[in-house]
Amino acid sequence: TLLTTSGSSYGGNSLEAFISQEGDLATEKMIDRSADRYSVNYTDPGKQVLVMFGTEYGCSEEVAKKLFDSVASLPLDGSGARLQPRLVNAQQHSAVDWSQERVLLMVISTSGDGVPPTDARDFCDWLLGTRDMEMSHLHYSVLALGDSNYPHFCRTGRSLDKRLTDLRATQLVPRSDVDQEDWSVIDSWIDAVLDVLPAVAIETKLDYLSLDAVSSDQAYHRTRPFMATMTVKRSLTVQETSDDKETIHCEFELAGSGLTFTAGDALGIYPQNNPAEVRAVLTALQATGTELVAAPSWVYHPQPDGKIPLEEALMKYYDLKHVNPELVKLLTKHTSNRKERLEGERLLKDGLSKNNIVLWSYLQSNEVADVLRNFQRAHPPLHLLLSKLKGLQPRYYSIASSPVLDPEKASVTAAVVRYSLHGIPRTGVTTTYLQDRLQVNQLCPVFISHTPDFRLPSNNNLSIIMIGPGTGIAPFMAFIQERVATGASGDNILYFGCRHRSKDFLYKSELESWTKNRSLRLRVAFSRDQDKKIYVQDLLQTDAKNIWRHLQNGAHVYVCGDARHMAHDVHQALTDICQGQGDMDAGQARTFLLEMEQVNRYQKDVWVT
Ligand SMILES: Cc1cc2nc3c(=O)[nH]c(=O)nc-3n(C[C@H](O)[C@H](O)[C@H](O)COP(=O)(O)O)c2cc1C
Repeated sequence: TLLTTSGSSYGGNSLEAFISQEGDLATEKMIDRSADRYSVNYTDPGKQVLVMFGTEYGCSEEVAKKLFDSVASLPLDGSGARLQPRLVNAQQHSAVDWSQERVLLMVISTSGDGVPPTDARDFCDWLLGTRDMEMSHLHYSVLALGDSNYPHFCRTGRSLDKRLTDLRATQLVPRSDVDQEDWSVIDSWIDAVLDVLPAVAIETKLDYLSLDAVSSDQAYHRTRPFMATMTVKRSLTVQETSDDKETIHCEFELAGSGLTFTAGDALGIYPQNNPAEVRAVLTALQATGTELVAAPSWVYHPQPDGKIPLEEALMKYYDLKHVNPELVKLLTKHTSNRKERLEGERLLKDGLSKNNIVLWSYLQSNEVADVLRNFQRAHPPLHLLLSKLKGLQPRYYSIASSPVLDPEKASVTAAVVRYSLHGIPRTGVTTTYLQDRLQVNQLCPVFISHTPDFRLPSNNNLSIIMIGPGTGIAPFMAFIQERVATGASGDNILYFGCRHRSKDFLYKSELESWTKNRSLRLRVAFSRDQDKKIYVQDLLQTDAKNIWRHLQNGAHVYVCGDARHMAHDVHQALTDICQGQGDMDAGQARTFLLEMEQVNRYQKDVWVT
């Protein structure tokens, strides 16, 4: 077996051997990982392998790049012809001539409420929907990324896998479902693929596809963000104690970007880390920050020329919050201190997978600087250490302004995250970047993330019921603005929730002025202003009769915010309303709401925090 990481093959026999195994071929041998090495056009004949990814947040792309590097460095016996992987975003699928492809390695996530990533929708529609298709010449395997906290776990990868089997393609290795970026599962799948790939009969041929031509897109998007000016920043909350919420409203200028959006879309923002947290990492590394390092493969355009100072790399490109288990393994291997080594061995005793509860609870209660401090006598080569850090991903915020009012302005609503860990004050990355570090009139890399499943009804006569406590209100600010601007005659009904009327009633004056001129029916649950806690779902129950009447008249229902508790409780309240008011049993209520979802009358923009 060729190991991409050692964790996947660790059986528990020799902990020492496991820890001392060299990991990731590509990173450890310092192969060039600059981003443009992935858009290859082959001038020599070779055995071609299509690595395709579909991503919303960038993780599938990172995995696909790792897979690409592993396939590219796979030694083949005999013939001498190497494997030539090509990396294609599912967005560019129409450039692919499927009759010419022999091996497809697909890495794809599931997004929204169980739908494909936006850029991969076309591809999924094409593959799942095209009739009279046949893929019996194709060998394939699917790696499905997802999160089991969502009801439709890995749905996209699962349905593509099934479809490819139905199309008579041959499965190289079984699909793996990855829960929350569990790299031990990812690496096991890559190992399994690499194990079988050399034996697959792939004929050697010359390239037919010019990827440069396909990727010459100059528009701004996730990997080529637009540098937007932050024009406005204001607080939406009153803080009297440190327990009180701190929520801000920020506006970004999109003029000159060519970016367009629709109410319901999100703004992707690339943050920078907190300099104090970067300094903590540098101190733990005994580094000055001026050391020159290669930019990682996932940097967005424009990419730096050559090497960059370590401090800049840590500030812009590495996630200093979430610890990769591989980092613990590397530090254990390189420490010169017995106590640290024993502690590392204790953590790694049951391997790197999520089943190793001792390791995962350690990872969840420590950030990168903490782990480096715990292993201060470990000094692995810097490039190796950086290869074990995760990439800093952009964060997505529902746009809180309508393009009908101003197409060149995108507003966002952000709840600022501050907490303490091991007695040290910490900050949420993007929200404190916006609040503490990015000043008005400064530039910030942004792009639009389209969410076609969260849209106003095209018929302006229909009523809309919006349920969005906390920052879940953001897209509804855009919805209401737009409905008012376009003179929609249907009712706009908003269920908002916060703790206190006097402290965190977000957009109070805007909401109250709409209410005054009868553009909005506002219902607010102040959870902590009275002894008994009241939430949006309680107000829905109180208004059952009215809600049912609107549902009967074709109203659209929107839910935005916390997926785990709020969206679940709201769904239960709606189910109860159907049963209580519509005289349905539980099964009928379920079917009724499912049918509403299917015809896009019940839409959710929810996330797990
Ligand atoms: C808003 C949101 C919605 C999501 N919906 C689902 C879902 O319905 N099913 C699922 O399995 N995972 C879901 N996920 C988890 C992602 O699939 C997971 O984080 C994955 O690693 C992202 O990969 P990507 O960065 O390549 O898009 C969701 C994540 C977010 C942020």
